[in-house]
Amino acid sequence: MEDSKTITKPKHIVLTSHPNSSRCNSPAINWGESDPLKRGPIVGTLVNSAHRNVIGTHSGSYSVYRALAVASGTLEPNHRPDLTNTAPIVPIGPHPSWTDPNLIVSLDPFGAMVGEVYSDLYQQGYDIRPTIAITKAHINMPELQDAVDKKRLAIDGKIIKNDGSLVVTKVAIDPVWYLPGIAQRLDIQESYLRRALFQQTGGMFPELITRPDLTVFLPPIGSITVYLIGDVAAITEPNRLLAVRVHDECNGSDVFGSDICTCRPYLVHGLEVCVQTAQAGGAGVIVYFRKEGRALGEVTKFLVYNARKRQQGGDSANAYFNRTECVAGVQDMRFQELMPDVLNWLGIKRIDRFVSMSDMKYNAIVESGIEIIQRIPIPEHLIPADAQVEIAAKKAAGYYTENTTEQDAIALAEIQGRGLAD
Ligand SMILES: Nc1nc2c(ncn2[C@@H]2O[C@H](COP(=O)(O)OP(=O)(O)OP(=O)(O)O)[C@@H](O)[C@H]2O)c(=O)[nH]1
Ligand SMILES: [Zn+2]
Repeated sequence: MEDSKTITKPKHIVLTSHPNSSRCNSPAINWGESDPLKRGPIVGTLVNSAHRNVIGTHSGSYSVYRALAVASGTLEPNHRPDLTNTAPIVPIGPHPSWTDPNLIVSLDPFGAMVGEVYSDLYQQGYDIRPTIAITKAHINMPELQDAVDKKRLAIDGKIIKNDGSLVVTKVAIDPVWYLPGIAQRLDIQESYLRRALFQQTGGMFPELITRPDLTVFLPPIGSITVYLIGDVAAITEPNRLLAVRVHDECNGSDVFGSDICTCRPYLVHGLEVCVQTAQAGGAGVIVYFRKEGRALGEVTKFLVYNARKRQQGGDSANAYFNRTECVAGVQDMRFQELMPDVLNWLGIKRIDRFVSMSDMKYNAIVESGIEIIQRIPIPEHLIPADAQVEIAAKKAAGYYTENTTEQDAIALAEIQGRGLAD
């Protein structure tokens, strides 16, 4: 570990709760402006408080680890990133959707191109950081290998390599919230939104209350990852097919293969549909949100699993959502209303194959002006035995299904999961 004595220690604390007009030299933000210079850069720097034009700082939830690194003396608080060679591997946008101040409100459309469009300001000393990064990778998943072995997917040397790995373009997106737009999307007053954000974070960001002039907030929440399969240009070309799966994090299933839900099997099915669509000349998009446990968190989710499996009569489909509500007070906190921003950022106007049964996702996307042609449910054979409870409860709650036979309350109660002792 670096000697903490070599790190510069700040001598006094600069409060950010009120503007210091004599020193303030921050660029204005005009959300929705098509010219990035007129729109203005997002400056969440902690190096020069006079340059700041947002509430909060960069890197989402990782800003807290940065604080630990500074506190422990391993990170110089004045470190300014060296962005040499970090530019996007492929360009995305600009698209017409970028200039509608109400269509994209939870990310910075120019977040990947700050090095290009704000280079002069960067040279002048403004600490302007990308909130979006675009790179390439080969991914290997056993289910995709199996699909190749069983000839459901073909090796083409371009999208699927000879060793069965999948070539993807991947995009990481940190949240950037335009507060007036977020309030409008959720149909609440901006002042209520600011007050709740301030109070419910234990007063973490006083500027939410004291600085109505600051309209952009960098919230300390999880990011979004997008996996693009096939030709990126095909995503916006009207005569080429597009497949999309929007997926919310479920670490237990996505990474560790837990069989209580359908998350990983549906995610992989989404990838398979994306590859097939890309190989037919279109493109595929997987959007992965860090909204673990329906944005209630994994602790809540595991508490719910116990409550489900210990309830009288066992884990049953008729009580599935109710158990979550008992623990969390709500069934869901994902706010799918904000989700379509990323699809609009990609310039998507039409989704030919939407790999999801969620009515909340479907409604949010369609309401944002994107057409959905076909909805693709998870194939029956991919549903793990213990996840029958989840899928039956979702269908009863209005999730999309091709099976039109309705389950009555008694039939739902009979769909049971494994006990905790098994
Ligand atoms: N709180 C809670 N969260 C759960 C439970 N089961 C699954 N989840 C979470 O629910 C979310 C499921 O997200 P998705 O896989 O995108 O699925 P979906 O929104 O139900 O809809 P589909 O697109 O049809 O799959 C993930 O964030 C899971 O972690 C549960 O019993 N309680
Ligand atoms: Zn899951």
